[in-house]
Amino acid sequence: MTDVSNIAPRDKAEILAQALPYIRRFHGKTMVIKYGGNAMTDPELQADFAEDVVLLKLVGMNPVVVHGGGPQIEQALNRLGKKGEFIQGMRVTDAETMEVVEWVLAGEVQQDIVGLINQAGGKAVGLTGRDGGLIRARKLKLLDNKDPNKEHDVGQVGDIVTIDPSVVMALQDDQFIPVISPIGFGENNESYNINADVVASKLATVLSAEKLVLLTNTPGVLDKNGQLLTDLTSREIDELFADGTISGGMLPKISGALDAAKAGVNAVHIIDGRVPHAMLLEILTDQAYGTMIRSH
Ligand SMILES: Nc1ncnc2c1ncn2[C@@H]1O[C@H](COP(=O)(O)OP(=O)(O)O)[C@@H](O)[C@H]1O
Ligand SMILES: CC(=O)N[C@@H](CCC(=O)OP(=O)(O)O)C(=O)O
Repeated sequence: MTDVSNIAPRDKAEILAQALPYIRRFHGKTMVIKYGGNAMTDPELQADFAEDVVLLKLVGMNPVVVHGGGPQIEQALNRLGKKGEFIQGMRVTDAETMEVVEWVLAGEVQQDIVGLINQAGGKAVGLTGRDGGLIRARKLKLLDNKDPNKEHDVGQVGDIVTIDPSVVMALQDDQFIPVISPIGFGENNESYNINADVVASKLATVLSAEKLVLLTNTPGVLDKNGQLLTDLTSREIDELFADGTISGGMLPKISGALDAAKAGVNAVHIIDGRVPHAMLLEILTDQAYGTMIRSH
């Protein structure tokens, strides 16, 4: 926990009082939070994140966590002498990689987050897309972003067919905090590896969430000169895609964020998860952080 003993009592009181309108406005509302693999490598930040989630729950909001784990999967693959390959931000997933993905995401990362939230005084429950029939998927047909006649075979990467949120709703109504691994299941019960940003975005839409907050390892979306873009419209996003300013993991993040904004999620933000308590600052203060994605 960060030391705040040197902040004047008056300033502390002011900050706390500022949160009141937000607590009132967001009472009972669902907040989908994507906790990115790159933003969760520091133990102190992890503990701060868990505290923030618990605080949101205790003041009456419904936080739903979707976690990533790209760097953690990469480490596990390296230990097996394998190296990850990505096409348009999607990990090429052969059968062996799928096993590693399931084991790292559902077995390690998810359970670490559940443990931290519980330690901070919350009641977290870990789920994969298999639990309660949450995420049905099929093999993703990934079209080349320059030549639409070309298709990439990315193996067991999933395209979401449906999300049945009933298990998430039952848990959140019952004081639990769902922590979801981005793994889907297909018609023959096969597993699919799904980008966590895509799952978070779709889930936010299906749950009619008030906010979707994507925590990552950059200050937000950056322009060609590395300057933060605080606000992005659909047209501006098209331009950034076209001129190659957006690449790698930022591609599915922005596409998903834009889909969620267009589908009616009130506020969609990409923020810097390396800033302590970034999520609380975003939700409970009037300061703007990172990049806000607009629907038009
Ligand atoms: N225009 C851009 N602005 C910011 N980051 C970008 C941009 N284009 C590509 N990126 C890359 O996207 C990364 C974030 O995506 P990703 O690695 O998938 O993070 P996470 O694990 O948080 O989902 C950044 O670290 C950066 O390397
Ligand atoms: C298909 C695909 O790329 N799946 C991702 C799932 C984890 C993820 O999305 O993690 P981050 O949010 O940390 O990037 C992967 O295998 O890395």
